[in-house]
Amino acid sequence: MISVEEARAALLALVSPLDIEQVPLRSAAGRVLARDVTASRTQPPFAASSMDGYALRRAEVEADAMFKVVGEAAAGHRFEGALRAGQAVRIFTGAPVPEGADFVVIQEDVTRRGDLITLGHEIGDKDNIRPAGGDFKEGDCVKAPLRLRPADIALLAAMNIPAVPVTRKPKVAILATGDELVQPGEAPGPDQIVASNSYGLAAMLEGLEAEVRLLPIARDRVEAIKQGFSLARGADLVLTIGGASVGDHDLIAPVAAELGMEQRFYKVAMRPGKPLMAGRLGDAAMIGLPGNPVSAMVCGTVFVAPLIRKMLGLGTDIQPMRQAPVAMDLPPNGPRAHYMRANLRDGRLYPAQSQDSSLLSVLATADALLVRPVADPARRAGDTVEYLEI
Ligand SMILES: Nc1nc2c(c(=O)[nH]1)N[C@H]1C(S)=C(S)[C@@H](COP(=O)(O)OP(=O)(O)OC[C@H]3O[C@@H](n4cnc5c(N)ncnc54)[C@H](O)[C@@H]3O)O[C@H]1N2
Ligand code: MOO
Repeated sequence: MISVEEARAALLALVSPLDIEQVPLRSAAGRVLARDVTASRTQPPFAASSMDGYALRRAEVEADAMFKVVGEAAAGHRFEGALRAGQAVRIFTGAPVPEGADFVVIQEDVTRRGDLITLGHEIGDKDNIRPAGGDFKEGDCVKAPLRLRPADIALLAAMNIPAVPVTRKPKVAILATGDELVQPGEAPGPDQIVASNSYGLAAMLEGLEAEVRLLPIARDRVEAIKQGFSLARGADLVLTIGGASVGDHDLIAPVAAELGMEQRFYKVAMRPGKPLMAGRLGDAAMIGLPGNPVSAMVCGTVFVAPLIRKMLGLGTDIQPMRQAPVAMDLPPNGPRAHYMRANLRDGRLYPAQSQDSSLLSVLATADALLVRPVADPARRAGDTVEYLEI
């Protein structure tokens, strides 16, 4: 058995960042920017008023000063001409500040009669002008790699970038195996259950912007599993679920070997998730996940998610471990790292009562995996432990 860290390193070595494609900005949210992009304009392109009011000269601002209104500047319509002494231009938010003006008095601080305005007594120092290039300048960069959030999309739009280079979505095929499984919505026989972790993993990986194909369930027969693998062709990553252990019906390893899989490891010193296997199968990376629903989901978080990140060019940083005091005493941990389902309440970690790897109801209500290293000594309530957010 290898350690979690060794397994993760071996897994990451199986994949490289994928190629780059150009997508319209409207399809770019959530995708990973693959190359730096450069603003092709300056924003704002001119000094602009940030308020509705009157543009004039700062040097002339004093209580009760009067100005003649000589024209108007609105957003999209500049005032042509230059402002002279004693003059003001009616101005609106977003409009270019007229030549000769360097101050905008908000309309609330002005009394207007016909063409004349009189300033009030409480005009501060703020000029209410946004300088040209105050947001960004032509040539400024949005740096890659970057998972594009809505605010990034808005910034790129403002930079007049209609399409962006992003990393192609990793194609993932998920093959659930087992005679006992039916799809959600089907009627299970008396000895059957409903496939669940395949759906959970698909949701997890789609959340990371992978393109997931959920293949039909393969029965526990060599031919059916071979057919499942053939349906996975074209994927960058093939995930099998179940059939990974040592039972007579656990066929994934022998079938994958027969199909030419180059196995890199089998079995990891972790709980849940021990019978994890990985290797290369043709052009694809392959991971054989254990069938127990929580085991498969925990392996998804600890191993598959970082792999997807690497394929997307996001680097191999893993989610940082956080620290919190544990709320109760814990016995010493054994020879496998334990990823315990837990809840963080009032800054303390409460491990779930049962840590059985079949309990999805426990996983679904957990918000943390309390990580106990191999051979971690007994812990007392209040001791600091490490955890991952889930
Ligand atoms: N003698 C031993 N038995 C087992 C060992 C061992 O070391 N020696 N390891 C145990 C551990 S740990 C795990 S984890 C499981 C892994 O088993 P498999 O990967 O072979 O998975 P299956 O036997 O096919 O299924 C296990 C369990 O999970 C259910 N399952 C499977 N697929 C799904 C799915 N897509 N959705 C929902 N549930 C699924 C399946 O019905 C079983 O209940 O092996 C232990 N045994
Ligand atoms: O490793 Mo198994 O995944 O403990 O249930």
